[in-house]
Amino acid sequence: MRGPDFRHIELGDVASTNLECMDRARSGDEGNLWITAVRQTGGRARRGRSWVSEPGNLYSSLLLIDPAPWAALASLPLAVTVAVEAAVSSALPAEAAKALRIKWPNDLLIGGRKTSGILIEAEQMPDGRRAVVIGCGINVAHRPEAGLYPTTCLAEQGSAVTPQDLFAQLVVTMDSVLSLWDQGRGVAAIRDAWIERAQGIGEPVTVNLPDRQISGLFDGIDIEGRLMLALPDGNRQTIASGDVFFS
Ligand SMILES: O=C(O)CCCC[C@@H]1SC[C@@H]2NC(=O)N[C@@H]21
Repeated sequence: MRGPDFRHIELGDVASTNLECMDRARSGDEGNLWITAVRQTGGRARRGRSWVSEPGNLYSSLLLIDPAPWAALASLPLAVTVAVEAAVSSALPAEAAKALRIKWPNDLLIGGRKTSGILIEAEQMPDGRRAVVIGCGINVAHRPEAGLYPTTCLAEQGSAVTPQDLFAQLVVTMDSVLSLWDQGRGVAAIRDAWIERAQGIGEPVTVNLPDRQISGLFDGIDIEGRLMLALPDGNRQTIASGDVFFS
């Protein structure tokens, strides 16, 4: 594995690789630790949902301690998504790679079907350190129904990659994209890379917020990764979190 400072622990069954990382942070782990698992029994997804995690797909989490000043962490999800996109892209045949897109905020779609998800969790430790866990699930062999969106997996797209080989690639792309991100100082380049690979910029979009639905044209993202929506009345709304649907 590249990245001299990274350690890797491979587990069999766990509740959640994100939880494993956070537990180790609470016990004083110094970070730069990858944890992968064959199966998760309590895989976590965004917005309190669960992530079905049977053997055959990739379940990985990276624990970082104090990776950047707190305010700079807002742009970390953009960097992580660009890194996961690069790893997945490298594992796909050319046609499928062409159809690979980032869906705001940090899902990957192939032909409009979700193939991976990212869950970043952060916690302040009692000793003042900030633990950040970057969790990434990639559908390699199976495509569990995720409820909200249609799904696909890399095998269905003609890829023979294994979770282990994909993980090795992810370690490399994460290392290089985090270097480019540079604790938030490289966010402009990261945002450009994100936008270049994004689904549906300039297209009509509906966003489900906790209390309402809002529709408009997807007008890109700001420097912190918030979705910008051009509303029919000419105003612009900035959205930090929600579920996006393209019409
Ligand atoms: O799309 C989402 O809502 C995010 C899904 C994130 C799933 C990954 S699998 C590895 C890591 N451990 C977890 O419990 N969740 C993340």
